Amino acid sequence: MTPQARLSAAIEVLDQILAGAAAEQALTNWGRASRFAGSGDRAGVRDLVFDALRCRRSYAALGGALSGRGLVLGGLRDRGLDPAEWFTGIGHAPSVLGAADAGFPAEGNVGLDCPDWLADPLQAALGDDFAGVMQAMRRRAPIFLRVNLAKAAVAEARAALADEGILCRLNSLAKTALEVTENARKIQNSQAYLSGMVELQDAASQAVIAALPLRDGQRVLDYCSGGGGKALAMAAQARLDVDAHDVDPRRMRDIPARAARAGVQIKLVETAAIGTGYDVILTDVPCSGSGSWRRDPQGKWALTPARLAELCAIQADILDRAAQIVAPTGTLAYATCSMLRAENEDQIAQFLKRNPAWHSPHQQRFSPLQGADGFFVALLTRES
Ligand SMILES: C[S@@+](CC[C@H](N)C(=O)[O-])C[C@H]1O[C@@H](n2cnc3c(N)ncnc32)[C@H](O)[C@@H]1O
Repeated sequence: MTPQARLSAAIEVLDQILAGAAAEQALTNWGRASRFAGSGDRAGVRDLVFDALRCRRSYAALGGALSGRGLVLGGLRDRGLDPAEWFTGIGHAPSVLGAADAGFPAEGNVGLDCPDWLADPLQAALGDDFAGVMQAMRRRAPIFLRVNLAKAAVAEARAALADEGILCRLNSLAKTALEVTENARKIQNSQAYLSGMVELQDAASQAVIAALPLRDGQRVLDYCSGGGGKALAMAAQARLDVDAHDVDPRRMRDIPARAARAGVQIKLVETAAIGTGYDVILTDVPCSGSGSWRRDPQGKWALTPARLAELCAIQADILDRAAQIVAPTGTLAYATCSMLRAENEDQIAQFLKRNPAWHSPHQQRFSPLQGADGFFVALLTRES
């Protein structure tokens, strides 16, 4: 495909997304219908689509319309390229520009790709970092690996990856974290990955696990385990008895294969079978995902005040339930990939108000300006 034809494909996919399709599904549909597209074309179209979703508001302004065409046009203008050289109408290129394609400057919240209703709460949470963080969220997220210490030391894993052409650098957020600097697309077929030496995991997620007081012999529960990324990281941290639970058990279906690959054991437990007396419970709760908008840019535009309020209520309910099943001397850990105070500090303050016997000895924010996703972790223990 020519670069111009990739732009046309991105326009088509973006139009489907704007009509309500999920980004991954729209890309899959396009891929199935476009057998002529090679892997480089697919990756190129995907990048164009995700770049446009991250910068939806500013690109729509610069391109003159919230449409596939407007977004792709705005993206070219944002990069300082002359769209007339791309929108030529020749071959599979988008049709030539007309009066309707004139754009507007992208300023203020528009230029930061921030929904207006979220600007105040984000400003309150991020202070002087607000503009810098919002600019960072307009760009692609780096790719991080977690070295599985149950299988290899960090230097050994890094060398094995380099032998397969995948170059990485250390990351200060977690001692197990490697940031991939070259050939990220080779990871999932690499021996280092297939043998369980490394897993894909954001560095801030790894830092959250490093903040937990995990010690050999403990019983731990990953209460909102999803696909088990954090349960796997916990299991590699010490000799633990790890249980994984999720309100939707289908989300846990990959855990047995991932655990086998990693050489660790994780027991899946249904809600009715959850025990009590856990030494550590991690509640990696459902949240706005505002710290990971780079990876899931549709989430930024889909979030509403009503959905945020609903998420906060679910988070409070999960905390209250998990608090019932922690051992008296155990630790309840609360984590979100959110940057909003309502889901972080305020949620913990409200828990402590409802449960005066508890206190929070440690709370930590991870900023996207540190390179990885925005994250928050709080530890909760009973007053002794
Ligand atoms: C942020 S995701 C977890 C990600 C996962 N810990 C990881 O590291 O890959 C939140 C998970 O919480 C689950 N969840 C939602 N409501 C829940 C509830 N009331 N109890 C337990 N899990 C819940 C969701 O199904 C979702 O899988």
